[in-house]
Amino acid sequence: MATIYYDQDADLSYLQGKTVAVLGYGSQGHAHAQNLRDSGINVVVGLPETSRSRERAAADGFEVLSVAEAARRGDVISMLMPDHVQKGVYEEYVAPELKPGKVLMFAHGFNIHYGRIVPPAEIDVTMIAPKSPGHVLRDLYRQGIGVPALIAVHQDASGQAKQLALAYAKGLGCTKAGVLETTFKEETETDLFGEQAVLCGGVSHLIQAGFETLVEAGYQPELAYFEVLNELKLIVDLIYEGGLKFMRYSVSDTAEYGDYVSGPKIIDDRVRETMHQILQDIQTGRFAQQWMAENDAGRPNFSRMRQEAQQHPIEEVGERLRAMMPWLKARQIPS
Ligand SMILES: NC(=O)C1=CN([C@@H]2O[C@H](COP(=O)(O)OP(=O)(O)OC[C@H]3O[C@@H](n4cnc5c(N)ncnc54)[C@H](OP(=O)(O)O)[C@@H]3O)[C@@H](O)[C@H]2O)C=CC1
Ligand SMILES: CC[C@](O)(C(C)=O)C(=O)O
Repeated sequence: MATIYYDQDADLSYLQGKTVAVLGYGSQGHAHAQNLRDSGINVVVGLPETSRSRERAAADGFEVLSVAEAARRGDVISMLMPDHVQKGVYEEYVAPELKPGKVLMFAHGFNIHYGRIVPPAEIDVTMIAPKSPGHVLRDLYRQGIGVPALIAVHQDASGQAKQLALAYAKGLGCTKAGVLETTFKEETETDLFGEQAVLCGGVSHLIQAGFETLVEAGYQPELAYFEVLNELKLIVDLIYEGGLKFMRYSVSDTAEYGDYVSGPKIIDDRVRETMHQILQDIQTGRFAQQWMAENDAGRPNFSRMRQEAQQHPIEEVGERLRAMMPWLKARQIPS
């Protein structure tokens, strides 16, 4: 059985009188900074002088420092910039500020697990990895609801690393939903697998393939959007609230029968074999190597694929249809 911590297992006082330096103010950074502050914790934000996020963090009321100054001020230093820049930021600005008593925190184990960052033994190294996009972490905190997270301790120099990380998780609101104990290795490998095979890669390509199949067969694109994308959210809400069992109870028997007979044809042995292959590439470090090489080369493939994906017809149809649903918050990609 997994060890899972809840509100009663975490004590915010471990963070009292301490400063958390949130380095990066993107998806996770803005949510950590704001949730921790709303939980009564002292937060400063560290960003490069040229960062586009500086204005937003300052407008949100944070003291915005250089990365080095924030790392100097922080008792807890939270590495919330993109994974591919963390090694460089760590070596140039963070490592020189590490002293016994400091805590280096991560929201994902990539750089520690793959040996890209090797912190000195005399500091604590921990992780609270919310199992949620940062914008949802913030939204649900504001609603008094939490998202689950994973906790891992890589180094416990102080003897208090886990308690302090649990306090951080409580400050984020995650102990409301459950904080599961793991290792950097398990978090990194399962997170990469989940986002590639299911949550991002699997789902987005399933949606696009379903949309393309209907449109190529002559059906209206708007109808295809409602069918395979909009309704997916409503179906996933049922799964989230009551499991697959409740979704199958709520849909028609016709849909449930179709689920059982056609689902295995979509997710067939070849797809399962591909999933194993994807997992292997993660476990061996092949994917990590490939992704870092792509960054070192200036992201030629990533940029091309991002542009192609943004031009998929489902995006244009979706934008028009969502504009007619005023209750949807406008989630715009910052320019
Ligand atoms: N996205 C998510 O929801 C999740 C992310 N994680 C993990 O959280 C960490 C942060 O990811 P995420 O929030 O997606 O990151 P983002 O891409 O959203 O973070 C971008 C932020 O980092 C800043 N930044 C860029 N370069 C630097 C730098 N050199 N030094 C300091 N700040 C910099 C950006 O500034 P500017 O505006 O100038 O570009 C921006 O504020 C990663 O380890 C990720 O794996 C874990 C769980 C979920
Ligand atoms: C599913 C993507 C994710 O792993 C996440 C939001 O948890 C990420 O790294 O962004």
